[in-house]
Amino acid sequence: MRNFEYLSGFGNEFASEALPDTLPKGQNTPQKVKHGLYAEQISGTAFTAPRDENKRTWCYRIRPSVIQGEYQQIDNLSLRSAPFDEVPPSPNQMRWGAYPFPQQPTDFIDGLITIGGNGSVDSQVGLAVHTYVANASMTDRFFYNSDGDFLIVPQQGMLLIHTELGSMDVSPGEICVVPRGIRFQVAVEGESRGYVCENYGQAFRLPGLGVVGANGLANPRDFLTPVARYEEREGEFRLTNKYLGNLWEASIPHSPLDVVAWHGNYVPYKYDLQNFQAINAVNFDHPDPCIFTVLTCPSGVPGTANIDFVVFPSRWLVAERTFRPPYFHRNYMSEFMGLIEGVYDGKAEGFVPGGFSLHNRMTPHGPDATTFEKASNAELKPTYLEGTLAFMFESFLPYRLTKQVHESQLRQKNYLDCWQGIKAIFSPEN
Ligand SMILES: O=C(O)Cc1cc(O)ccc1O
Ligand SMILES: [Fe+2]
Repeated sequence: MRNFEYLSGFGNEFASEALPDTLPKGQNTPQKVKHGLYAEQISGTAFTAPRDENKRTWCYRIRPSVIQGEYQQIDNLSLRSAPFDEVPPSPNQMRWGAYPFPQQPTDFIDGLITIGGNGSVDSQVGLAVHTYVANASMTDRFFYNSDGDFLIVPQQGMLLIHTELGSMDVSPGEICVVPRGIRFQVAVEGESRGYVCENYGQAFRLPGLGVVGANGLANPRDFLTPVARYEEREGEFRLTNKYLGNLWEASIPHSPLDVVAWHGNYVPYKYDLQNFQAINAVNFDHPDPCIFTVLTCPSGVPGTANIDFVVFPSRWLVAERTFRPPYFHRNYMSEFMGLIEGVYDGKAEGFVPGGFSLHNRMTPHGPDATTFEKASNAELKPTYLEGTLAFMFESFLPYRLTKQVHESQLRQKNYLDCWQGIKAIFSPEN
């Protein structure tokens, strides 16, 4: 089941065939497609989007997607969407422990718990952040999202993500993106937890590198897109759709993962965060966290992201005469953070793998008292930050929480205490 084949590259025009010579030559819609397949286009942008932005994929499938029952609305369970108006938006610094695994069999979709978000699904701006806790595979159920792309960040347990365009194995330390509209199914191997950033806005892309040059950070060749892989399976299956904030379900008498060949640039992909080439200060001072941007998605305001996906990987710290952990700050951008493994260099304790924190626009935060004390007095020899992987979903819009997560017992009510021991050490004489 593991180690599927992949095509390498970010944003490429790919072509993939599970049966050789299936794709039509020199055209997309021949009168008859080889092997009796049906041609179907999935567009991820307006037809008239500029060429750089334009995304679509041509699928050659056993049945066209229209063969399905009528959608009926189903329970949203713990899934919520923008606008987030269940509780008043809070400027407080907040942090939570990790959600526990469910007692009952729960698949990836039922296991989604929305933490919060911003913007609007209708206007296609902003994002939602979810955590998932799952212990059961989707077998007779398929899902697609009309509202946004899913950026999935596993924290525990490998996910097998079977999409219309092929299958991906995504382990903790890797991430994947399933664009809106692409149908998929998630299989788990036991208790699985992680984070999902649902991007309502424009597609994720690699950040510009400017003076860094042609290479560095996340390199395009390390992004992997699955190859075509189909199943011909009939049965009584469910097709779940997230549509303008609600879940709907239709019966479907066959597996929609029946694409024998496809070509295009509207594709799922995965990326191993180990391949991220961190660039950092090698003389002095702590650079701003944007040096760790893996993927970004623009808001329309120049240089101001709807979402920046940023990782803080294992790395050497070598800066001299420098307070090395994150500085104290109040930011324009709002910061949701999660931890995949280890300890984050800004927080000595309390920020746990699977947990998350939120610091909204202009809310002060930074190193806790223990970290400040330690790092202010540390010997500044080269130090390797080992076994750590934190990340941030940074957004130009502040995050609004869901009621469930705002009121959760997992919220650390004493989070602010981590800074209260910071003493005034001012002395006009020194
Ligand atoms: O820990 C944080 O708050 C994230 C963060 C990290 C950093 O290195 C600098 C600024 C910043 O917001
Ligand atoms: Fe911050």
